[in-house]
Amino acid sequence: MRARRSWSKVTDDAPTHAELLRLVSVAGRVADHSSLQPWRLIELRGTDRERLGRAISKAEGDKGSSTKPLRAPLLIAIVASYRKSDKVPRWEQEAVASGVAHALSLLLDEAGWGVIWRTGHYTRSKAVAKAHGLKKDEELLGWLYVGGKPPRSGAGRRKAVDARKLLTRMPKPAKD
Ligand SMILES: Cc1cc2nc3c(=O)[nH]c(=O)nc-3n(C[C@H](O)[C@H](O)[C@H](O)COP(=O)(O)O)c2cc1C
Repeated sequence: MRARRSWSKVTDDAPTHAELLRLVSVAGRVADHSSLQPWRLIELRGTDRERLGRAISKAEGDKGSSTKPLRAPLLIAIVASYRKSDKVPRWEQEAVASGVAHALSLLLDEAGWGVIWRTGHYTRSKAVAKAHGLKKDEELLGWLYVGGKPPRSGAGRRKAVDARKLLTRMPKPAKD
């Protein structure tokens, strides 16, 4: 976990569908209030990425096809699939979907793949939702861009985590 980093440039190698299935079955073990499984993933490879490129361009009011999705051989769209629940509000369900994505990116990194979670203004646009076949009560959380880790790539600059600043106690109660 300490060694994990985002890989904005990756090679054309990608995990197989079978390898992904194994990792997704592990990532899906995150804590999940009421076990609603309020998420699903969509695997984009090859020309799927061009279809996404066209949807991104449409969302941005441009003609043609954005080349952004071509930056990795495999994109994994993260979908929050909200379930009906009196007990578990949408924000909790979104937290579960986000947890799955973080867990999967860690598992992929550990398995030797380069990963970066990417989003954009177009992430929740109609054109992009349509391209992914999203249903009512589904929202995208972005994509994990996955590929091979390029050789001789530097360690990357990372901001240290100041745990003393980030882990604190409640404020003292006000005296009345
Ligand atoms: C929800 C989410 C959305 C992100 N969207 C983008 C993005 O659109 N473009 C990008 O370059 N990085 C994106 N990132 C990756 C962050 O930029 C990256 O994690 C951050 O720079 C820290 O770098 P590190 O992961 O190497 O520690 C996103 C990360 C998350 C969790």
